Amino acid sequence: MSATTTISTTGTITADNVSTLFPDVNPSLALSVLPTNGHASARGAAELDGYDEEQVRLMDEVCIVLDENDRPIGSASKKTCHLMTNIDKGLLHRAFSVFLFDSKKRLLLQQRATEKITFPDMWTNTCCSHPLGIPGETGAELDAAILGVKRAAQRKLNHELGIKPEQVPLDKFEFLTRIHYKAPSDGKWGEHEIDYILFIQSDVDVDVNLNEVRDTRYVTADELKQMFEQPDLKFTPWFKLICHSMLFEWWSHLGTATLGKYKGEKEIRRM
Ligand SMILES: C=C(C)CCOP(=O)(O)OP(=O)(O)O
Ligand SMILES: [Mg+2]
Repeated sequence: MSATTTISTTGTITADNVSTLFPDVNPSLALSVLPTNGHASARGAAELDGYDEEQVRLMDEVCIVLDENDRPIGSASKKTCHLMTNIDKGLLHRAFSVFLFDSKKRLLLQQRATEKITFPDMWTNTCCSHPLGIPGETGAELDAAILGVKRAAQRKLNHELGIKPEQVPLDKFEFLTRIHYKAPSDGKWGEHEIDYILFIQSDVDVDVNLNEVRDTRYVTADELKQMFEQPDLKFTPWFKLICHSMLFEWWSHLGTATLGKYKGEKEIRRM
């Protein structure tokens, strides 16, 4: 099942109680890619038995734990942040979603690799991931946070799709808005994120990392709408949310000054 669920913003998780509620959360932003808080690595953890070795290794990445207003209140491993047992108790982290268009205004889609632990084999936007607890990616105020996710986006476009950073310079990314959503993947794993939406228009050379990405495809808006009609294709819940709300409107303004009215939204959209 991959439907999204309604967000409740109860305001109960704060910097003061986060590590009491979640022993695996470090109440400071550890500037490290090593496992947080002295806890064991994801490697060898029973929950990750049977998954792809490289994807298990990446579960040790350090995500930024947030309160519901997108203020960083700690850090925790990617594994901790994506376990539904923690998500069901309100654990929330920061993420980004890149929509990369070529000069013909076609959107680059990816189909996630079968090896992915969450949402395998689903079609989605160009690239998604998380800014990490590493220097340059952990901004607290909105402007610094936006710069942090742009750096993370450049890093992951290279990791997942082999796109060279020079082809996606930081100043070409446009920040549109943030969406707060929650979605189970398969019962054990899921997402609960504040997701920064980034647009970029650039002609790039793609050289996919097959451990991350199974397939790619450039589509026009009409072609994407046709893909949604195909019953055999599955799409990630966040991509469906964005497509069914703002994507086609934003896309219609791509490359024109009128996109400006959608950029830099301060309010977090709860979806
Ligand atoms: C869902 C969003 C927006 C972020 C998670 O993306 P991924 O599941 O692709 O994260 P990585 O494995 O690439 O870090
Ligand atoms: Mg990804």
